[in-house]
Amino acid sequence: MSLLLTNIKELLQVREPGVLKVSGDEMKELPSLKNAWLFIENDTIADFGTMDNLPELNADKITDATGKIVLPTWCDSHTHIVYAGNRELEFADRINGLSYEEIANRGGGILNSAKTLQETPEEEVYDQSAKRLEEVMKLGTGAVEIKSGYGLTEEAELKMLRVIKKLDENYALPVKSTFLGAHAIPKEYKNDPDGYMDLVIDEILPKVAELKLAEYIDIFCEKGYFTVEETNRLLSAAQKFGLKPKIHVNQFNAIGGVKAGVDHRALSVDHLEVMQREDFEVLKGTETMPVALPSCSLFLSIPYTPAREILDAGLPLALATDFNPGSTPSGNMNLVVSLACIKMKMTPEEAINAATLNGAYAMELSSTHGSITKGKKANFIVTKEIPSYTFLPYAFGTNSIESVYINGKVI
Ligand SMILES: N=CN[C@@H](CCC(=O)O)C(=O)O
Ligand SMILES: [Zn+2]
Repeated sequence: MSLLLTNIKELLQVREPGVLKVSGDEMKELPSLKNAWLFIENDTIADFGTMDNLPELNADKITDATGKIVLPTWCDSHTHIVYAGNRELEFADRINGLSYEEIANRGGGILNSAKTLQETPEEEVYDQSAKRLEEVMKLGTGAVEIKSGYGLTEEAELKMLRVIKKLDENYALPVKSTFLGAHAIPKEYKNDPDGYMDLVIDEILPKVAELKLAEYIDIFCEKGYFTVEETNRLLSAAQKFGLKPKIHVNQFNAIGGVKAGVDHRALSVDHLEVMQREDFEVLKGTETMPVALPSCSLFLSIPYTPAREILDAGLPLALATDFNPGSTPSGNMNLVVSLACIKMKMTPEEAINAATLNGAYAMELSSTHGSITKGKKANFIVTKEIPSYTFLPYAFGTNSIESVYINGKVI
């Protein structure tokens, strides 16, 4: 099956193979072709060019894209899409003045979601999560990472990871799996955090590895959750099983988690709302991708990741949703891109680079996803007729997407 899109107003993020991420000033450039065509064979980008050089192609289907922009699908490298129930009552509590921390200290927060997940049958967790995954695919997401971390017992963590695996098997987009057993300390271990770390490291982690249920390891390195020492211990143990770190750091406090991640060659360090000078220095010259989650900042009214300082330091940056029931009940990457421009002062070019190619890098997918490149998967968004690509972040809250293609097929 082959498909030819013609008269594309602008084809964005056009790259040669081998560009796996962009950093610093490189992010200001968003290579594109105006008045372009794109040729898809089966699930792969076969070729592209400008209309003045359209070769004779034998396409099964031709789609005219006059007035429309085509860009790679969003690569959302940080989500907690697998969960059960919601936390809208905590939302109301926060409106009435309680902080995220106060709610967590009262047994709400992550522990609230863990209780619900433990009590919900696996099929039901799958159905609820699949619905969310379908929703974000329609919003343009074509690759996603999903974490466990609302189980907090061996049984419930494995249940979450099986659901993630099943989503990967049943949907055309790649779904990367991360083990986040160290997301919060369950109340039974309130006075024995070492005991919980022993359970995670000695019991659950080996099972996760044996069953090949995760590729990555995560921990919430934060005051009141897990220390830098615990982070180092977990990441070292996970390394023995070949699980690379993608970790939650610097959301509320900078306690040294960025260095712990970099020391363990983390694929990404995520959140970074609070950054200290040494965190920038530690990241320079490494392969670790900083990841910002602006819709979490919006929802919790916490600072936004200092994107300008990160980019001006020559570092790369990826954008992701953090879709979860507590701090970000939204998986809309279009909103993330808008917020990055409006609140973090990223240019549209920088934000689109961060939400496509760099997002793919933060899931080790950038050799197959994240750009319009010959040989990559045919995962792309066709917009409605819009004046320019800047209109995408500018018209925040407007759905500018007409169709989404995953592996060459409209979803
Ligand atoms: N910060 C840690 N974990 C999630 C929120 C978890 C929750 O509140 O349920 C996050 O990335 O924001
Ligand atoms: Zn998160």
